[in-house]
Amino acid sequence: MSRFVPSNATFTTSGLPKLTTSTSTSSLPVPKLLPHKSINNVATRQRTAMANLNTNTLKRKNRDEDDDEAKEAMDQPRKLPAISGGPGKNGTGGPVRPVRPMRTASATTAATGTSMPRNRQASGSTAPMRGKPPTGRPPPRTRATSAPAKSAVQPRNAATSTTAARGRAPSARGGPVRPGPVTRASAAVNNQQFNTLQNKVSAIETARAADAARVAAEMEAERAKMAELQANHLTLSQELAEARNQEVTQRRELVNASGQIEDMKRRHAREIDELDESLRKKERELRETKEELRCTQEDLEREREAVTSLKATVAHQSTAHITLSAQNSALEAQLSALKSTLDCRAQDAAELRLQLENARKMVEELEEEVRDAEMTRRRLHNTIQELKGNIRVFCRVRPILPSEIQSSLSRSTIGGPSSDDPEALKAACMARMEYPDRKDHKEIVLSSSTESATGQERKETWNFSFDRVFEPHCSQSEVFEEISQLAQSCTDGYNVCIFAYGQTGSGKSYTMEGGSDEETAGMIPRAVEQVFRVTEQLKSKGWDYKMDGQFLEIYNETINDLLGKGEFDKKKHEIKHEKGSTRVTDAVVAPLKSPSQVRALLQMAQSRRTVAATLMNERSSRSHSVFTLRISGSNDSGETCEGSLNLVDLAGSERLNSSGAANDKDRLKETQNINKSLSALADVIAALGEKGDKADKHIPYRNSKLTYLLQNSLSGNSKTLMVLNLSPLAAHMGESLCSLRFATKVNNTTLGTAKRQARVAS
Ligand SMILES: Nc1ncnc2c1ncn2[C@@H]1O[C@H](COP(=O)(O)OP(=O)(O)OP(=O)(O)O)[C@@H](O)[C@H]1O
Repeated sequence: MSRFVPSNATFTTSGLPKLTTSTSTSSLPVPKLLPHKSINNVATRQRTAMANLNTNTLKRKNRDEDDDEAKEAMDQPRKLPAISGGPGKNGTGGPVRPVRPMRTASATTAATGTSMPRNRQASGSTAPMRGKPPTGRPPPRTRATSAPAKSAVQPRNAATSTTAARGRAPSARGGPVRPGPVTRASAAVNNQQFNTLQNKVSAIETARAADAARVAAEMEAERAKMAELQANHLTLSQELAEARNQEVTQRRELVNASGQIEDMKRRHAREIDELDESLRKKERELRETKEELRCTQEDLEREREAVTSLKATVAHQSTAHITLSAQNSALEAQLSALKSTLDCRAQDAAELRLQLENARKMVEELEEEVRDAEMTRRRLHNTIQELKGNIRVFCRVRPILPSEIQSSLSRSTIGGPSSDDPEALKAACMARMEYPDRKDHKEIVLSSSTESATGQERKETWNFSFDRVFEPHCSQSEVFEEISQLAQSCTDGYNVCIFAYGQTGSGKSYTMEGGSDEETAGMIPRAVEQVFRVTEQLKSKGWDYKMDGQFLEIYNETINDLLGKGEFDKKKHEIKHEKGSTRVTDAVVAPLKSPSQVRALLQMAQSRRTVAATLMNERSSRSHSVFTLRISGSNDSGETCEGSLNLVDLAGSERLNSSGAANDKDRLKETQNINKSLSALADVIAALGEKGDKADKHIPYRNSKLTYLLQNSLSGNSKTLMVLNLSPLAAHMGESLCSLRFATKVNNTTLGTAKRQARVAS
């Protein structure tokens, strides 16, 4: 085989790429990339070709061997070099040199000058020359039956003879051989044999030449096949290399593609994560959207219900609309009728306007008459007051208090009224007071029954008559109704003095100041409101008024300013009478703008009195309070008037022995001062009653701070009202009788004619 394989047949093991492991690579360029299958096919074809080549070679070798064996006896040593020197060194199967005719053994021997080797040696020497494959297989033995083999033995012997004939060959046993006669005969025989052999050799050579020519032709064919196979092999190798290169390229591309696939996988993983996140987000949004959808559906359902209800309403409204349309038509008909009526009425209105104009003129005339009538009313009012007397006395009996019923119950004795009958209990507590004048309410009758020493019941009755008697049930407004005319007099320019007289707890403060609400408001707030109301009304008649307020307290003959800020009983206030008006030094005179402001002032005064009361017990009961409202007005015609309203809450009038103050120095002083001032008041009233028309009659105003302060309001020029407050309790019967007797004395006093303090502009 080595004879047909070119020297570069090592292509299978050289220049293979590293990636190829199963086969060796070729350094030849790979024209195109073949798939593995193609590469395998190429390799398979290559292997098949090589196997065929080996098979042919082996066949041919066997045949050659046969031929060689056949010819071995003749020229075995010469044939082998011719065969072994086949292809050129470049392996491309160069031209086969023609087989040269083999030299004879004798010639060879002669040329070399050596003795002919033995057959075994010759065989041994030719074995490697035949190019046996290195399989270790023993070389083919010479067949004993073949003719050439027999011939081959003969030349060896002949050669031995030749050598001997030349006389140069040493003896086989090593000794020199001398020619003899026998030897010459045998030499002739040998020559003959030699010739015969030479002929045979010639024939053999001729046959051999023919065989060589045939073999050369076969060799040529084989070489052509070999070349073709080599060309195929080369092509296949190139294809294989190309395929491998393609494979390498593909593998690189595959590696790159794998990297790209890995990158894509990572990217896809990231994208999948993002998509998962996005999906979760979308799912969350979907849930929210579903929730919204559910809410929206609920809303929609509600809206549908609303729409249904609205549709029903609309249907109802449509019906109503139809009804209203019908009514509207009817009304339009009525309207047209009314329009015609309106036209008639317009004519009437024009006539009425004319009449109204006439009426307005009449009203103006009547208003003028009213103003004249007002002046007349004032004159008549004053006349009435004069006829009634300028000092008037009202008597007011307060109702029994629940607390007094309770205390009477606790004091009730055996045989007295039962607590189960409150009316009987109340009657038992109350003094017997009767009001016989049911028409004019001017009388009050007190009665009591006592047992005489003889056991007979002695009944006493005391009748009293005043300008007006108010029973316990009478309200504040009823009392004020009687007082209002008097209060109004101050707006007409009179000095008015209203004072409440009575024992402690008889209701003086309640009457003058009253409670905090509208119903229980006393005379002071009501009188102020009345004055404000009247002045407001008189504005339309051209009068403009200015009002000031002052609130004083007289305690132990000391004046305290209830509207001031100074400490009680410390500041010295002096009473000054100047030109018919009274002034107290350092006392606050507050301009009054509204009834509410007056109420606030009264509350402030009350709180100052309460603070002072903590220092001295029962101060409000033991002092006189004087609220003074001064009013000055003027009208468009220049007429002016000045008046004052004094509302006095006197201290308790109880007697010293009944007050229980005899043992208390302070209470004793209080009581003495109270009695002194009340006596001075009685004296002043009495003096005024006695005065009559006597101008020089002395009136003891200075005997007390109270009378001195009220001097201008207790003169004959003023209007005075005393409200006698009585306790309804039977226990206070004695004090009530004393107060009634004092009030009767005052009531019987005639102060003379009140004078109006008015000036007409000159
Ligand atoms: N007409 C009345 N209706 C209802 N309650 C009255 C009436 N008069 C007085 N009272 C109540 O009787 C109690 C005593 O009245 P009030 O304080 O006015 O007597 P007072 O004579 O002013 O006593 P003091 O001299 O101690 O000031 C108070 O609780 C008052 O509310």
